[in-house]
Amino acid sequence: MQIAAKDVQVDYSAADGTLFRALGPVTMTVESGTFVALLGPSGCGKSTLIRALAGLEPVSGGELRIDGRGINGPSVKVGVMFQDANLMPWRTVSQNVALPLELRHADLEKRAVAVKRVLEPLGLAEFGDVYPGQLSGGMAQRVALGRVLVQEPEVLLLDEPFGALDALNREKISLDLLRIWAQRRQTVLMVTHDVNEAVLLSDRVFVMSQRPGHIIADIPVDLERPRSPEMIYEASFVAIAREVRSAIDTA
Ligand SMILES: Nc1ncnc2c1ncn2[C@@H]1O[C@H](COP(=O)(O)OP(=O)(O)OP(=O)(O)O)[C@@H](O)[C@H]1O
Repeated sequence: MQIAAKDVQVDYSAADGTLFRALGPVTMTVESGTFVALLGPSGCGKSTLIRALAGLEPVSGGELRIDGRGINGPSVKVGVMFQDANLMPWRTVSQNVALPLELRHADLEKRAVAVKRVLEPLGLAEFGDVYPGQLSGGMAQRVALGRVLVQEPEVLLLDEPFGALDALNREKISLDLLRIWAQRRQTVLMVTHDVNEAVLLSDRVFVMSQRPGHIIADIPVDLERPRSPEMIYEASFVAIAREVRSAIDTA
């Protein structure tokens, strides 16, 4: 499913009634089945764009389309994940992951199969009966990712999903995400502040300007897949990362 934005703007009204432009105009296309990273200065509107694509925020101008259709609200085809895992502490890992299916009234057997299929590749197979309070931050984010993947979305909107994790955990979970993505080839738009993470994971990197953000650079990442962490030392990787950094410097 392709993601497309044309001249998209989002305005908020300030307390004094004046309009405050948080985003745009943004024009971009994320082709079906590709992985795109989105970087930009703090407050430039990255989360606003993610929320609008997720159907959680109306746009004030322009057009957003997913798979050629306008966005009227959240869709099961579009999974969204934020920096905070937001798990329900009174539900086990399996019950947290199963929640979207429960809300759709999927039958119990289907739920169990779907949850198992998601827990395994996330390294959570042994943790189904554990409660969130017993999980590390990295494990909690894995559960949150599982809760998104269990709906088998065709689009993944990831807003700094690993931003609060330490470097080692962050690398591990992002490589697991890459492996999962390689099998299902969802269309991914992922916000990150980490240039190496952006280049390691994605097919293209979009860089946004200061608020109100628009896309100032669209940098292709022509590195072979599967990717491995050692690639960050290769000359071709370093050159792309440098290009991304210099785009950020001009933002
Ligand atoms: N609901 C809201 N009402 C008013 N202003 C908002 C609202 N949400 C965000 N903003 C403002 O809109 C601008 C863009 O915010 P947004 O969170 O999209 O930026 P961001 O690029 O994701 O930032 P960061 O990298 O720090 O997470 C900011 O100035 C923010 O303060």
